[in-house]
Amino acid sequence: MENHLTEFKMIQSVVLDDANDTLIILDQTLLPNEKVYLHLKEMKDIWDAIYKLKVRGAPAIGIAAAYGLYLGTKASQADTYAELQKDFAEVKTYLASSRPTAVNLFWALNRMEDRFVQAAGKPLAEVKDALRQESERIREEDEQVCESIGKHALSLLKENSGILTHCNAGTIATAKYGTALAPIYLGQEQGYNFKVYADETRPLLQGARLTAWELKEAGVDVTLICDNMSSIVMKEGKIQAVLVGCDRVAANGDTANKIGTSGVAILAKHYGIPFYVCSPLSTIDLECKTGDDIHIELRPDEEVTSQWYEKRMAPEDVQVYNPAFDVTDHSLITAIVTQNGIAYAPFEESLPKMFAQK
Ligand SMILES: CSC[C@@H](O)[C@@H](O)C(=O)COP(=O)(O)O
Repeated sequence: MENHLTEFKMIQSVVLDDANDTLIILDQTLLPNEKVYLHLKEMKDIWDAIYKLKVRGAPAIGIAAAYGLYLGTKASQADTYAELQKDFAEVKTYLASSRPTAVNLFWALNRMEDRFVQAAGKPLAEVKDALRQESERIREEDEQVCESIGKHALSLLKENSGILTHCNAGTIATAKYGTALAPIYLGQEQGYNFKVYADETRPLLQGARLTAWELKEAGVDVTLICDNMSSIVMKEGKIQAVLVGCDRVAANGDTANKIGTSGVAILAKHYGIPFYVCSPLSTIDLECKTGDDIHIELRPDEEVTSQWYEKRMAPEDVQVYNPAFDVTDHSLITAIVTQNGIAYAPFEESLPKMFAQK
C-alpha cells in the first residue's frame, strides 16, 4: 500500500499470548530507562496495569481491556452459557472500573459483549474463541485506523513545519503508529522534515518519558520543552501546527485529553496556529452532548508531590488537586481528524458523517 509505514520498526505495547493465557504489555511507567515487558495473567494485575498507566493511551487501554476480558472469560470454569455470562459480566464490570475518562475502554468492552451475545447457543469453547477473535480484531483494526489518521492528518501539514504535541499519542499508546504521531512518522518517511516540540506533560511526564523517547528512537527531530514553554515557542514562530490525541470527544467537538491540552489550545488560538485533534471513531462518544458530560479522572496527590522525585517536592499535607484530563472547548479546535476523514465545525454535523463514511 502506498504510504504504508512498513519500514518503521514499531514497538508493540500490548500483545496477547493466548497459548500461555497471558497479556503481555510494555511497562510504560519504566520508560525510557528500562524496556520491561510484563506478563499478566490475573485480572487484578491487568486492572492495576491500566490504573497505574503501565499500559496507557486511550486505544491501548481499550485493546488491553478487550484481551483482559477474553482471558478472564477463558479462565471461567462455567458449564453453561448463563454461568459463563455471569463470569463475563463480572470481569467486564471490574475492568471497566479501572479508569473513567478514555471512552475506548468502554467501547472495547461493549464490543466484546456484543460478540459474546452473538455467540449465544454455541458450545462454550466457541463462545470463548469468538471473544479471542474479537479482541484480536480490535487490535488489528486500531493499526489500520491509526495509519489512516496519519494519512489524513499529513494532508493538513506543510513540509519543514514545527509541530507541537502534548502527552503521548504515539505508537505505544495504540496498536501501532499512534494517532497524533502517525502523521509525523508518515511525514518522516516522505521527507517532510518536521521539527517536533514535545511538552513534558506534568505530572506523569508522558511527553518527556514517552513521546521524546519514541520519536527519538524513530529518528525524528524532537525537542523537549516544559509545559510552561509552549507559549514562547509559539511566539517565536517555531510552531506551525499543534497535533494532539484525545480520550473522549463529545458530540459538539469538546475534547477531553491529557491535562494541559486546553491551555495549549488557548495559546494556539492566540497565536493563530491550527490546533488538530487526532481521533479514532472509537474515541468519539456521541452520547456525551458536550464536554460537561465527560467524567474527568482525579488521581492521587503523590503524582504531583513525590512520584518522580528522589525527595518529596511539596510541603507535607499540602492540599493537591490532580485532574488527569481537561476538556478543550470545540471553538478552539481547527479540525478533528478521524480514520474516515477530517471533521470541521460545526462538529455536531460533521462528526456523525464520519461514522457514516467507509
Ligand atoms: C492515542 S492516545 C490519546 C490519549 O489517550 C492521550 O493523549 C492521553 O491523554 C493519555 O493519557 P494517559 O493518562 O497517559 O492514558
